[in-house]
Amino acid sequence: MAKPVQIEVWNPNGKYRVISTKSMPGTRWINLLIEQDCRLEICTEKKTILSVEDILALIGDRCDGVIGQLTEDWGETLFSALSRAGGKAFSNMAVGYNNVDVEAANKYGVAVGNTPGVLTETTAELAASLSLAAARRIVEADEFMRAGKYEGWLPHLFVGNLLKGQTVGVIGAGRIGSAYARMMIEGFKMNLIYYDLYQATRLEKFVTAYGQFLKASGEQPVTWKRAASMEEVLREADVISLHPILDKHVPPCNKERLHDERAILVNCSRGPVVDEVALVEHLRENPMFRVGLDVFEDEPYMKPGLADMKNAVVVPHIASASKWTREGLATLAALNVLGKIKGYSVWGNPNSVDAFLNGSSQPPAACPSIVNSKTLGLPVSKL
Ligand SMILES: NC(=O)c1ccc[n+]([C@@H]2O[C@H](COP(=O)([O-])OP(=O)(O)OC[C@H]3O[C@@H](n4cnc5c(N)ncnc54)[C@H](O)[C@@H]3O)[C@@H](O)[C@H]2O)c1
Ligand SMILES: O=C(O)[C@H](O)CO
Repeated sequence: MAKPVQIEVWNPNGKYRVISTKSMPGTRWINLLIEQDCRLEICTEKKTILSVEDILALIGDRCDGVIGQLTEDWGETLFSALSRAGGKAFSNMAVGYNNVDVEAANKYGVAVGNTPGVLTETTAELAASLSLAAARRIVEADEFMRAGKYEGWLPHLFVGNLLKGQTVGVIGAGRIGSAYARMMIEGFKMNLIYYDLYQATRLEKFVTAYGQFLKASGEQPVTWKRAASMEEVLREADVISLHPILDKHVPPCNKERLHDERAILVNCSRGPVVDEVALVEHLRENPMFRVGLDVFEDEPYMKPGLADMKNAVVVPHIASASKWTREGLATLAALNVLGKIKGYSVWGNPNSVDAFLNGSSQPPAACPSIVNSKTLGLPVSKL
């Protein structure tokens, strides 16, 4: 039998039993649930990653919906247990849902929510920060200062890369990839090369218009190019940022694809998009090649050798970690679950979720984003 897990209970007499596998930032999400007659149980176990057994124990015999985390393995076992307990709703507190077996959820008729839009700019800003940190060797220089090694200005000290006029490459030019591209183009006047399965028309139009503006101001215009392959981006760009979803069709940046000696590679998508063993070898052989990593292949671990690489900047999956965004993620995840429990329809445009995030008004009576809504035949909101 599964071991009981520690919980904190809100609104004990609520009609619907909703579980959150973690405490989440802010209180709005809690209030929204309890105002709508939910008994909310928040798991307070100290361990960071809950096992399937822990979550089974949380679900128990009766559960209407669960808010879960990207560190959890949501597959056949959990969806069948949730369905047996009467549950019809699950939401990740994340836009990426590669930890969720959506087919298993479909089989049990469980709606799967995610949280797009609210983290676009926050995540893009971290990718931009990592690009700058890597280009200008900020972490190395910071360590040098703290170690008391600075003896005075020197012509060769921590020389890095100028971004202006260079080419930024984006693989996966969706919400976050496009926001990042705009920051780098507008902020640093970089040219763009991107690869995506779909044409990023709005991004292309933005670069064209900005290029015309620069030209009219007597400056060198920026340009864009849609690449035919990921390899083309890796070959031609000076700074490459990875923003695709993680699925079996995304080829990893591996030994064959990593050949540039001086480029900068940033990964704020998911760890397995990069073959980390090949990356460590490439970093070792090419000291002028630099990376900025927010995510890792075997998270929370790094592959051997990565931590020793001076040409790597590494941070612990914090790309969406701004207060506004994390509170918004919690709100969207809670509203996905609440909306399904209450029988609401699904919001028509998951790219535009502001209406759910305004703390001073009631959110629309809809689920902000359900990824399997079509398969489950859920109605689309007319709001
Ligand atoms: N590090 C973090 O904290 C963090 C934060 C937010 C999102 N993410 C990750 O970023 C991903 C992207 O988020 P988003 O909101 O921009 O999603 P999105 O759906 O708007 O963008 C993803 C893009 O990837 C493209 N794509 C899909 N398969 C591809 C392939 N094989 N090759 C090239 N492009 C492909 C899609 O066409 C789409 O344009 C999420 O799925 C998540 O895994 C990470
Ligand atoms: O996919 C996501 O949303 C991130 O990885 C967590 O913010």
